Amino acid sequence: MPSQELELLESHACFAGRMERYQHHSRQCRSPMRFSIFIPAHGADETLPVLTFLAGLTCNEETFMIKAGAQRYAAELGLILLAPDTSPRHTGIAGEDDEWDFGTGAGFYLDATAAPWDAHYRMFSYVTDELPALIARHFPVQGKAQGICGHSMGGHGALVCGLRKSGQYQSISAFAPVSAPSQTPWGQKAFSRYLGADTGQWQAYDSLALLQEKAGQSHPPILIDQGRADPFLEVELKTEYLEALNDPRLTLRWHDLYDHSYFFISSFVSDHLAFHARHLGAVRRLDPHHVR
Ligand SMILES: N[C@@H](CCC(=O)N[C@@H](CS)C(=O)NCC(=O)O)C(=O)O
Repeated sequence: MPSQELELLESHACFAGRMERYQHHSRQCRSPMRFSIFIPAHGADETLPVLTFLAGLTCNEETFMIKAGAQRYAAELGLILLAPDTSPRHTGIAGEDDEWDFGTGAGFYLDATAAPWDAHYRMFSYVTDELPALIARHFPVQGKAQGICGHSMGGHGALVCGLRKSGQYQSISAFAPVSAPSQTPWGQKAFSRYLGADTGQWQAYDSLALLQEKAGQSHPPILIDQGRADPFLEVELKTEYLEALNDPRLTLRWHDLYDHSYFFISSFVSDHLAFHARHLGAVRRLDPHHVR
C-alpha cells in the first residue's frame, strides 16, 4: 500500500478497480515525478502483470489514461496500467519550457549525458529501473511480468526500453513510433542536445539501429500500428524503415485513414492490451467486476 514515499493526488473507482495518480521524489531525475496507475479489481493475494505506457510529445501522465479508453480492457484482462510523465518538470534548467518538442514534455526516454540536461533528464533509468521498483513496493505486481507500449516519442521509448532491457520486458508495442530518431528532425534535435554531437552515442537510443544490431538474435515480440494518414509519418516517424527489416518478431499493421491522434490509439488499444496480456500470462476475467 502507498506510504510516505508516494503522495496520492487523486483516486477514483473505475471498472471495479482503482484509477490513481501519484507524485514522488525521483532519485534519478532529482525532481518530483508523477505517474498514473490503473489497478484492476483483484483478490487479496493476487498479483497482476504490468503494462507501462509511454506518451508522446506535449503529453503527461494523464493523457493516455484520459484519452485511450484502455481501462475497460485492462480490467477484463487483469493488467495493471502504468503511465509515467514524459519528462521531469520545473527542474530550473534555463529554457526547459521554451519548446514543445524539447525539454518539458519531451524527455525522449533517454539518460542525458550533456550539460545541463544530464542533471535531471534521466527518463531511461527512471522508466526501466526506478519506477518499476517503486511500483513493486506499493502495488500488487507480478514480479517478472512486464510489457511496454507507447505512442510517437513514447513509441520510440517503448521500443528502446524493451529492446535494451529485453530480459525485463516480455512484450513491446507501439502506436506511430518515432522509429529512426537519429535520422529525423525531432530526434536529431533532442539527441544532439541531450546526448551531444557524437552520433555514435545516439545509436543506443535508436530503435532502427537497435533492431539492426539484434538481427538474427531473439528479442521480445513487437506489435506496431501505424496510420497512413498520420501527418508525421513521412518526416518524423519513418515507420517503413522498421518494416524493411523483415524482422519475424515484429508485426507492423498499416491502417488507411487513421492519423496520429488518440482517436487512432483508442481504435486499436484493445489489440495492444490483448497482445501484452497473452505474452504476460494475464488471467482474463469474464466479468471485470468479478474478484477471484
Ligand atoms: N504540438 C504539436 C503536436 C504534438 C502531438 O501531436 N503530440 C502527440 C504525441 S507526438 C499527442 O499525443 N498529443 C496529445 C494529444 O493528442 O492529446 C503540434 O501542434 O503540431
